[in-house]
Amino acid sequence: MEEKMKTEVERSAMIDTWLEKHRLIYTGATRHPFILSIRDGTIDMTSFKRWLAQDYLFVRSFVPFLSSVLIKAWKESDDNTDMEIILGGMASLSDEISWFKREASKWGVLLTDIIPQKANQDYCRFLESLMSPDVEYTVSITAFWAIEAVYQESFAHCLEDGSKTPPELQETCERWGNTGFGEYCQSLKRIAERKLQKVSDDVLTKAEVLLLRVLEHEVEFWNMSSGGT
Ligand SMILES: Cc1ncc(CO)c(N)n1
Repeated sequence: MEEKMKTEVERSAMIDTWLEKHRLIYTGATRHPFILSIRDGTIDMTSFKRWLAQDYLFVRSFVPFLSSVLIKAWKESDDNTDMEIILGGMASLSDEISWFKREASKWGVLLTDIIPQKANQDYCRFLESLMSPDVEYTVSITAFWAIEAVYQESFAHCLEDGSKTPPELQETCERWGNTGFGEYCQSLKRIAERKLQKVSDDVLTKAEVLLLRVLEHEVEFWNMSSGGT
């Protein structure tokens, strides 16, 4: 009994514990030079258009990943509000795809001719590996939260007082930086935290490892957008 309680105490706020432990990579993903250049208004529009085109492809792969999380929630969750939160996320992806199309045409980016770059391919392949039924719901929802949280934290930073985000990029930043999206990320985090309290140590380690993978992929995605590789 005492052992079990101790474990549960140690496991409360698991995600915050991990974020502190992996602070450097988390900051690398949420305060990347690409984001800082939007925030200080020095962004090169070629980079922005590259990001826009590549992220459109990413979001298309994100849909099947999300549906795999939805299936896992339906099968494995002990709380039926999980499914509704995930379903809400799926519904907004439909809107997001329309937004990408409008934004691309505004910038003269042809979405039909985009070739996925290596970082994008690697990230999409990673998402596909998470779709396997062998990946536990807890692990999937933790990764899902991390994917959304990086964008939320990054773009919200571009909207803070004192930022010099160009007016034409304001809408992009608001897409992920708005408070509604922030609350949605908080809901995903609460689901993940609740599930993480109940899993075996093996699954817990797996969730931590995959959280780190997400952060690495996010950094690579920004690097690719910046034009490096
Ligand atoms: C690369 C990437 N990560 C996260 C999100 C958030 O949905 C996105 N659109 N693209």
